[in-house]
Amino acid sequence: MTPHATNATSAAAVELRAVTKSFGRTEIIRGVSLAVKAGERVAIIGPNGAGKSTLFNLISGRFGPTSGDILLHGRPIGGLKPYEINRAGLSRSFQVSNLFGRLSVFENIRCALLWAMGHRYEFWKFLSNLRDVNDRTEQVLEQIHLHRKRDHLAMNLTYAEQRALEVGITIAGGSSVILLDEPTAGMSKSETSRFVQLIREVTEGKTLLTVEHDMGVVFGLADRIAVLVYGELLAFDTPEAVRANPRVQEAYLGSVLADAQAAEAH
Ligand SMILES: Nc1ncnc2c1ncn2[C@@H]1O[C@H](COP(=O)(O)OP(=O)(O)OP(=O)(O)O)[C@@H](O)[C@H]1O
Repeated sequence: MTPHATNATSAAAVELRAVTKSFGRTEIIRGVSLAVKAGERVAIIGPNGAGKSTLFNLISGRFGPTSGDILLHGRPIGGLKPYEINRAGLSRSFQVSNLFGRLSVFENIRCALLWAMGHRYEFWKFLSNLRDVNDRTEQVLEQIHLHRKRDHLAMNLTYAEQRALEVGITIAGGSSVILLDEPTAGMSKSETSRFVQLIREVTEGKTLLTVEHDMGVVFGLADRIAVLVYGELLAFDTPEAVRANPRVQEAYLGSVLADAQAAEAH
């Protein structure tokens, strides 16, 4: 039995224990503890500058924590490099600008797969697995509904298709924990609702963490919502409980929902 197996939260896919992060003298993340269960969809919300991206950067290894522990399936990952965390089973979406614009849709997914698989195979074994890679690439293209555009250059896709390709690249390697950073940013309402459905499908059975500003997406997608305010976790609960939480209403959600309702009314 591993030391973590005795811990009550050992089943967590991602766990933060009293994590802090300071830039210079400023503490941006201030003692965040939370455990995301395997298979759960969690949205991180909060006002601008609350530390949501910083938290994502800590979990995906772009930054190391100043103190505290970060665990992936019970294994400490705080301070590991992003590619090491990726190989431990966590994949984070990259921005559209990180797509290979002059490669086809097919090649973009295939590159992501080759990279993800490269470490597991000797080169000679790896060559004999190219057929598997192509098959898996086709499978991912079907999942993100871009199989009909497989030969198009990534740069010629619509914005929403580029974001779908980015999601395909993120899930291609088969990571069990997926981090999506503002997946629907910049999309129209109809594109957003189709995209939420796509996210649902491709993350089925996986653990999803997302930073999202669109409350429609958050409340429609998340099993639990983490509310971050000034670097502290104000709440981590079901959408219903978060919506009803007076502290969350006061600190954040009241104004956001009022803005959303005002926008709807126009
Ligand atoms: N590398 C860095 N060096 C110094 N300060 C940073 C760094 N990264 C983030 N910060 C600061 O940390 C605070 C939190 O930023 P962060 O981007 O994590 O917030 P956020 O909740 O994602 O905001 P937004 O919703 O606007 O994207 C901000 O005050 C920001 O200026």
